[in-house]
Amino acid sequence: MIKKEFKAESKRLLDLMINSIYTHKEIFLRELISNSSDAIDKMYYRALTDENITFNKDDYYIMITADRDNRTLSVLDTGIGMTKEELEENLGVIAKSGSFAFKKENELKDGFDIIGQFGVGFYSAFMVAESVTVVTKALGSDQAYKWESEGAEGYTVEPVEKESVGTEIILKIKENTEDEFYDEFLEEYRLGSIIKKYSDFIRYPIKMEVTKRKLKEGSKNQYDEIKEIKVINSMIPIWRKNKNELTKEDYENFYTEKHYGYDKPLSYVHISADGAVRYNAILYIPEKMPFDFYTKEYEKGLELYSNGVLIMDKCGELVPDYFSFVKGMVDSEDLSLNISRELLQHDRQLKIIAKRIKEKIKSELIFLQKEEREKYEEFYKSFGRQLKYGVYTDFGQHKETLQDLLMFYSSKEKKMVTLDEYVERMKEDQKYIYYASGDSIERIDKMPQTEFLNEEGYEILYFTDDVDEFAINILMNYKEKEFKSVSSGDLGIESKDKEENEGNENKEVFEYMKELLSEKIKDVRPSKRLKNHPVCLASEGEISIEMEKVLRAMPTGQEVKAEKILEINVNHEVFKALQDAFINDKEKLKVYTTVLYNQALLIEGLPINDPVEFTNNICKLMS
Ligand SMILES: Nc1ncnc2c1ncn2[C@@H]1O[C@H](COP(=O)(O)OP(=O)(O)OP(=O)(O)O)[C@@H](O)[C@H]1O
Repeated sequence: MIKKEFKAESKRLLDLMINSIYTHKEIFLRELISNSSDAIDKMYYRALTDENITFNKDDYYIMITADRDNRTLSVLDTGIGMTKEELEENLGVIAKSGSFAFKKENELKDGFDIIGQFGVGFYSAFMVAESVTVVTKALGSDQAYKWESEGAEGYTVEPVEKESVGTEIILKIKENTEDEFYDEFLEEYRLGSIIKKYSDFIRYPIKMEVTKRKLKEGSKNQYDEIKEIKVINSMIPIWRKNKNELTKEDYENFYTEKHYGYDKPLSYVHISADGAVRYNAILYIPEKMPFDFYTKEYEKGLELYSNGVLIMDKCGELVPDYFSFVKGMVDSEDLSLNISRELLQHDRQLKIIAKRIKEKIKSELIFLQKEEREKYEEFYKSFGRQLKYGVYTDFGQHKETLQDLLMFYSSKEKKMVTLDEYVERMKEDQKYIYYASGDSIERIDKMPQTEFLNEEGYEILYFTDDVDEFAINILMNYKEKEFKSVSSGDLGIESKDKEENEGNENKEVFEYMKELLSEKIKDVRPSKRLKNHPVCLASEGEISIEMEKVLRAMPTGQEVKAEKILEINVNHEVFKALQDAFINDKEKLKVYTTVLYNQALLIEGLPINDPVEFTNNICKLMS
């Protein structure tokens, strides 16, 4: 027997193949099973085109057998097999794909899932095997052949006995090393899970002998171990089934089986696209937030399949960051895969699919918001924040997509409302969308700044998330209505003459108070918005008081300050005391001013500069 040598470059190529293409050793099994599936597909095609051949589906399967004692793992199929020439061409020439050629020759398109295209997958067996033996008998041939190789050194081919048509690949699994545990590829449980993971939707049964425990007859706690042949894969992927045949339970079961989450999905979308790019997708909107959702560890992405074979666990490119909560899968036969089948080139098809998925998720969310509000609110509790971050990031690029999905608590409705609903019921003369920021609904309810607007019947949106004001700042307006904080200097509502006159009359008092607080505030003014409270803070300019608080709380502790205005309720008893002190006792006015200023800070939830002085002042006033 003559040992034939690989050409020098081939040797290097093979070495490269074995050691650098794939990041996970376990995918060798995916590659071998895919080859077997291709071989059966070819048989099926022959049967379609040659009336002398019958294709009885039950006769076609893939069998995986592990022999721990001899350290062998065998992948057997009842596919089309290989002639001696094909063996030499396909397995002796790296990057020669018989499957690709077959597909081209026969101009196979729809209905055939031939997976092989690069002519390299087979060699991945050498990642886990010290030698590989292929025994094969081609359809229509009397003679079977055995191909054997230990890797880069070369291979041998010789005739052997084999009864039936098909191929068996036998791997002699490597011994364990310090770093690598190869025994796992001989373990029934591990093999089963690799098959499930990558090859669950191969169209032909993948059989394996499994051990089952069964209660011994007459015993309550003693078991017999029984071996039986089991089909490991589910074969028909749910996403290829007709939507009308599937029930809600089917989709929910798939969600659980695939470990997309421990909860039940809130909603799902099934896409079967037959346009420029053909693909199927099942997308889920989860009900609950995964525990690690807002951590660095959380990885977004959908499972990506090519012809039913898993290519990627989490393909991040398929979902935008702001929809990172979406779970599910995409299967397409039109993707340009790269050679390792693990990574994709940033291809056009993927971009088209991603765009479509984005639109589908949005329309599903809008549907929930309109038709199933309770569900949407549930969703929004978990992921609303993510949407608001989405508005804010990338310089507001995605605000058009996201603005209709936003919701805020409403002072009038006492529940979450959309911006559209707010704008729809705005008063005729209302220029702005009013909002109030605070830690909680309860706190905002008590904010003095909201008194006037509430009394005048204006609706206020409550911003209780850190990100709210930042997002709104980027959004700027909704349906041409600008956003306005209840604390902003000018609320855009026609002022009342009486108050303005009173303001002018008392100009001197305010000037004096402003002087006293000159470092801390920009102005002291009579308030148009206070009804029952004596005092509050308002702000002017880009930075609001709430933003100042958020920025202050950041680890970098940014010292950004809002331009604050101290507003005094001139109709309040306290103001009389101020007027009185201005005329009779300037020292007292000083104490009053600092106390009122500190009170305004406390109402806003801002720290006061000198708490000791504050309490001393209160005591002074009491005694
Ligand atoms: N079990 C098998 N039965 C019949 N032919 C096979 C079998 N395994 C491999 N072959 C032949 O060997 C060729 C090379 O296989 P290999 O896995 O290296 O590449 P491929 O499957 O064509 O492409 P890819 O690298 O994309 O997997 C196949 O195209 C096929 O013609």
